[in-house]
Amino acid sequence: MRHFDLVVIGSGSGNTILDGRFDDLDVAILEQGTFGGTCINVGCIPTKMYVYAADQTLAVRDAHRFGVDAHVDGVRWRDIVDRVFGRIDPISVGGATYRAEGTPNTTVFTGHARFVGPRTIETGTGETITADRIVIAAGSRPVIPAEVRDSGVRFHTNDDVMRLPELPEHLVIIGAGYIASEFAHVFAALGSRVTVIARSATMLRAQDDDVSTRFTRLAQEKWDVRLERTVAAVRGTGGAVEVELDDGSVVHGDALLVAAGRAPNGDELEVATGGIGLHPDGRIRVDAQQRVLTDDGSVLDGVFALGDISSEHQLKHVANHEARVVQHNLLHPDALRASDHRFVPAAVFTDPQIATVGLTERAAREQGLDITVKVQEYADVAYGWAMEDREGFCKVIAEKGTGRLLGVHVMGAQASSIIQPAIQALSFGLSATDMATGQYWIHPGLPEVLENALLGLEV
Ligand SMILES: Cc1cc2nc3c(=O)[nH]c(=O)nc-3n(C[C@H](O)[C@H](O)[C@H](O)COP(=O)(O)OP(=O)(O)OC[C@H]3O[C@@H](n4cnc5c(N)ncnc54)[C@H](O)[C@@H]3O)c2cc1C
Ligand SMILES: NC(=O)c1ccc[n+]([C@@H]2O[C@H](COP(=O)([O-])OP(=O)(O)OC[C@H]3O[C@@H](n4cnc5c(N)ncnc54)[C@H](O)[C@@H]3O)[C@@H](O)[C@H]2O)c1
Repeated sequence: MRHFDLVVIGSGSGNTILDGRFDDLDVAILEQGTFGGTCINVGCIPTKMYVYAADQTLAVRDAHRFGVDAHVDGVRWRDIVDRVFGRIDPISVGGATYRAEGTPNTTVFTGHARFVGPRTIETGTGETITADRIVIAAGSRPVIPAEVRDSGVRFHTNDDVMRLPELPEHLVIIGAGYIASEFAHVFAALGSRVTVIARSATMLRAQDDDVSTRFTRLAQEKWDVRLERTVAAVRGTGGAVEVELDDGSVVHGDALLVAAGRAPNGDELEVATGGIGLHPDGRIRVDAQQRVLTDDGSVLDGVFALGDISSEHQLKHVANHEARVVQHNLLHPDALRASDHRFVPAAVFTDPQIATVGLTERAAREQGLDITVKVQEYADVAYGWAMEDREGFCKVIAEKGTGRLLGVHVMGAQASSIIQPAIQALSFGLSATDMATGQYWIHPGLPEVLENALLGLEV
């Protein structure tokens, strides 16, 4: 049985760990799918390339409001697909080739890996290997509700919906979270009719209540949003899909997208056989240093996990951060670092964009904090006038008395950029007042919406 110094399972964030400092180790990297993982192949990167195309069509359709007459002559779906994957597919191929041929100390095993014992892995190629140290970075997969899975009806997930041969006439989406909101925007802006089936009373219900309520209202103006509905049955033949809801209504479409959350891959990796502990939701248990824990909470020496397979935050910037921590801890076993999950931001690249960091107002109140809240509309700052904005806002939550910043939520153009100074302020402990008054804010830049929200707090 071949033995390695280090095994990395998963070629997404795990692959980024292996730089020149590991050249003197005998390393194996195990991958069952497309090299490079979710973000580059079927996640963050291609979705945002579609979102950008979608945003362009909306800008053209909106131009008349600024005295510019323009219209969308057509959407070349095939060309959009080719632009995105013409750029992305070679990156994956390049990454795989580099690992197979450019790093002589690394062996790539292509197959479905699974633990067959402590530090012992069947690589899915017929070869079983052992290792001194293991990094588990095997990510997550789409959850497929039983009604869909058992129906036998053809459905799509983020894995393949971006490569549909044609733009669907009517896309039905099950789920109302991140993926549903981003793809609803993409397909609707490019010309599909979109129906969103949401179990809850709002879309994006984990967001601050103001965000989810206002976003849902806007979504209902653009898409057919069925709130508080569950799927009773799914039927379909050929290209037609019929989704029956719990109230007896039936939605007809020609493509079905499932966006009902993602499950960590620890089960399929049979990690329990490797002595690895799991949370009830299937995530691998890790400590602050990303060291894997057994079911009784003791550290499994030399075994680390990171990213979607172990994290509460299924976000690429979190997986990247954890990968850097694991990299450091592999290189410096006597000076371990901890991951910093204090203020994890996130953005939903839908229409309008949404970004969030820190506590929601509801969470702050549930914690019994004495808070002050300010909502600043884009429409009331100079750049918002230029944009004739009617929907954007920035909401800031701080602690009364101390001015401690607790949470910031932005819905509107460039929300993912507007929020960045707030992430910095939270991370470095800057109070809302210091943040507002201790620096210049470029006038009349859009971030003035954040400045004015901060200034408007009654600290
Ligand atoms: C549609 C979509 C859009 C997203 N957009 C964003 C975004 O805009 N911003 C953001 O921050 N996050 C986004 N995310 C989340 C982000 O993609 C993930 O959090 C991140 O990619 C997780 O990285 P990872 O390294 O943990 O897993 P992955 O990148 O998924 O890598 C895991 C790898 O392990 C392999 N693997 C799994 N099981 C096995 C096995 N048994 N044997 C061998 N190999 C195995 C998989 O094939 C995969 O290549 C998005 C996700 C999706 C689905
Ligand atoms: N921009 C980004 O950062 C980005 C984009 C896409 C995905 N992601 C990450 O990927 C994760 C997965 O995305 P997602 O949208 O699948 O998950 P999500 O958790 O955001 O939303 C899941 C949705 O599916 C619904 N749902 C769950 N089970 C269901 C069922 N059985 N039937 C019907 N509806 C059901 C939920 O109510 C919710 O509306 C996100 O949580 C996020 O962490 C991030």
